[in-house]
Amino acid sequence: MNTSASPPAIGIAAVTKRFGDLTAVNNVSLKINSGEVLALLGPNGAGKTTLLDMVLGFTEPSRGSIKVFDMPPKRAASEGYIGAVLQDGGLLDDLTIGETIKMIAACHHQHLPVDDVMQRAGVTGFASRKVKKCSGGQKQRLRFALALLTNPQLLILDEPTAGLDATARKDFWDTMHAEAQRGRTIVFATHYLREADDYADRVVLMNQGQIVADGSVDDMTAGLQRKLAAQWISDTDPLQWAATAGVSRDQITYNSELHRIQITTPNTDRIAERLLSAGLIRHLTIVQPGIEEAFFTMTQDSQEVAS
Ligand SMILES: Nc1ncnc2c1ncn2[C@@H]1O[C@H](COP(=O)(O)OP(=O)(O)OP(=O)(O)O)[C@@H](O)[C@H]1O
Repeated sequence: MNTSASPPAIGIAAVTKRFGDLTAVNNVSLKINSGEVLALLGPNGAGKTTLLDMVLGFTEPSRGSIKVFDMPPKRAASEGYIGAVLQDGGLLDDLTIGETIKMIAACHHQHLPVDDVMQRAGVTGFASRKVKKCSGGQKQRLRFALALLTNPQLLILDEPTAGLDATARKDFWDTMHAEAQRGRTIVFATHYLREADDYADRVVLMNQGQIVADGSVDDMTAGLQRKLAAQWISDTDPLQWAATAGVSRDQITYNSELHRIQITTPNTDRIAERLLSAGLIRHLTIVQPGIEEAFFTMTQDSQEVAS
């Protein structure tokens, strides 16, 4: 029994994973504490699934080490410390939801009461429905129920809401939020940046196999400049005006058909005041950059490679 401070839920030390010549995860170190809700973001091919597969013990690092609650991942998984909701985890079509949960429960020495799990995952109302007749959201809830069976301290979710509609996504996250409040550690990979913003305490952004940002959404957006957008209502050329106002060409874009300007600047208030007092614009909005801007700024190199 460990009597010192509890070990991190996940300790990843200098981990590299190669597939032949391709380095999918490149020298990643990351400590995730118990009780954290962490979102793993990154463009396609960034290495998120490869990293999570190693945490789950499905594959081994080429270099470096991973511990889950101070244990090798395979042991932590076999002892019921980890529950996983994977996007395409196989389900048996001809079983009902209830039969599936009972069958998997029978494979574990110890598990939570099946009725309790069904209620927490929100599947009680359609427990007698065959899997093949379930919607995508209902199947994801079933996968979530299976992940909860061993009462795991760590939940790993790889794109758990991919393909679900907005209502099903919200329902899923409401349920997950309740689990986070029970003190479970939750690590999820997602392409829905709003989910990271809404549900994670900490965001880790991967790009080309490496971690390029790690912190809260506020940390990530703090250094980004605000944007001012407005309709240009004057005969003056906006680009000429910009030169006289100290706004450089790469800070301003002008759509001459829609008469819309957009200016990215640290001095939005001062520039807005000048534009308004000179009667040059109307319909002014000032946009605080959010997680989308942080994502695109920090992964720009791979977006350019991809495009
Ligand atoms: N089993 C494998 N064999 C060879 N290459 C692989 C294998 N698994 C992943 N890769 C490659 O490793 C890189 C990282 O893939 P990974 O699936 O981890 O990215 P991801 O961030 O999860 O992407 P996505 O958002 O598209 O799911 C990609 O270039 C991928 O093609």
